[in-house]
Amino acid sequence: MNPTLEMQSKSTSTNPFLRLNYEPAMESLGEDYADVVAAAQFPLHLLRWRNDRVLTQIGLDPAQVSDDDFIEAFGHFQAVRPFLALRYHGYQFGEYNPQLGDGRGFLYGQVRGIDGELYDFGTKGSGRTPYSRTADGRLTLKGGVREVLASEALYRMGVRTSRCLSMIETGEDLWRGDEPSPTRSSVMVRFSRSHIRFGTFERLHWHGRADLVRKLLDHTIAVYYPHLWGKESQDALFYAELVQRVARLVAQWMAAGFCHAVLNTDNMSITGESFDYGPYAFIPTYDPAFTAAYFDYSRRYCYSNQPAICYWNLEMLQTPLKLAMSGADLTAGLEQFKEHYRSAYCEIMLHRLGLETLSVPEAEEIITLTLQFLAETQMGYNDFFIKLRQEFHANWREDVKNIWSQDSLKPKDGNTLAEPQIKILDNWRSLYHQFLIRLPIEEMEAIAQRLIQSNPLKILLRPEIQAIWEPITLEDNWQPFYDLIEQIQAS
Ligand SMILES: Nc1ncnc2c1ncn2[C@@H]1O[C@H](COP(=O)(O)OP(=O)(O)OP(=O)(O)O)[C@@H](O)[C@H]1O
Ligand SMILES: [Mg+2]
Repeated sequence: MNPTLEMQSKSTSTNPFLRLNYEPAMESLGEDYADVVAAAQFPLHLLRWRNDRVLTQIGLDPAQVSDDDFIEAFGHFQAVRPFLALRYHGYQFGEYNPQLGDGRGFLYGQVRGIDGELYDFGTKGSGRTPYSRTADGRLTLKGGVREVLASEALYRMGVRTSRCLSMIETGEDLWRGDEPSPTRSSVMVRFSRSHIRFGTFERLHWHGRADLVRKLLDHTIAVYYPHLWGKESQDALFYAELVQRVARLVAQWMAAGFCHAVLNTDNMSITGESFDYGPYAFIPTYDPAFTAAYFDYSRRYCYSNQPAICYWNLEMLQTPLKLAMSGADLTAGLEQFKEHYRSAYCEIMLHRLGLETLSVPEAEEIITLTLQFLAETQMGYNDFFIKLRQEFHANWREDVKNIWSQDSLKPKDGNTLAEPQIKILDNWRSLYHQFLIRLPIEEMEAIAQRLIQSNPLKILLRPEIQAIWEPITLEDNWQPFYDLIEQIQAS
């Protein structure tokens, strides 16, 4: 790949971002997967968010990185490597779309984390590319704010997710159908375990390039599944592990009460990581039909459809992979999805209930009762787990009557519980008590700790986002935004 951009010489810069050891992993694949692009020039650069926690993950000391360093690298886009707009297609709402690709972003560079994994710095809102079609290549400020918040909230909840490294306001007026316009602009840098999407493979199948599928598959396994590299059945093992990772990811969303909203195959990472937070929402109450995107008329991506959609996406991925590997291995890999999902979901939900080491049927019994109660009462989905965290006491083990104080659990309307709801709760209580008495008293502290770990006190519901967005739009006051992130991370 012949970079035409002028690069900053690493040795002359004092900017830590320009001195990182960028690995040309994607570049090394050659010219068939990406286009070299230039970044837009913006009229303004205001650093609105820097993620110091991500800095430490790549071995940088936040104290040694100035705001100007962020702006130089991720606002003015001082280059170290060529910027690559990655090519991809994808199934969007079930329809194949061959007109996709990074239309408002590019791969800035790839760096090794201190954990030994390779991470992407991928931009969003950095200008037009050959894949922008008629759109402006930009990201709204609200879009940037929402993605920062989603990724921090999911990260705190233990979801395998990308994070935002930086978000810079860029001073342009944007026009959008779903925001009062003109609306403010931003550019974001995402820190993720690869931007290779299911749709990256789908595009190669569309062009009939079995050779390029093979090459990308080798790359994916060597870089992102290195423990499988060189094994005789590495392709089969790779797909089986991807299925397992995706099943676990969707179980994490479901347990967290997260509705991604746009599970197109171009938004599915080949590393089984969650990313691209557009019209997402956390469910306010337990409602299987909850749909986050207003334009999702058929409710294709509603909360409870997410496991089936992830399965379908994995199935669609078989088409390009079949150009390089055995169809029987793909079928066998996907067959494990349901079982992986079931056990991951049980494990994570049990943790949210403070428990561990129950058999899957036992776990399902208490989880079913929990969901029944939440469906019947429509109390806040995450509020239930927060209340459990706050109320759990070692004396619950002594007597079933100690479990839940009198009116700690209220239905959505604030009234006291109705007869059928009390009945479900009583069943829940006695089952929970049965589990507790099986455990030694010392285990009660471990339960309390699990409840703290799995049930953060701050949940990112839509009113929370609205509440920080108003001060930003009305008086350019960013303090509530920073406070909210602080609360998310600390709770
Ligand atoms: N404002 C825009 N300008 C140019 N292209 C856009 C714009 N918004 C979306 N696109 C393109 O439309 C397609 C679908 O967009 P989608 O919102 O899923 O991705 P994205 O949010 O831009 O990027 P990512 O998936 O990395 O988060 C992508 O090809 C994307 O690049
Ligand atoms: Mg996307």
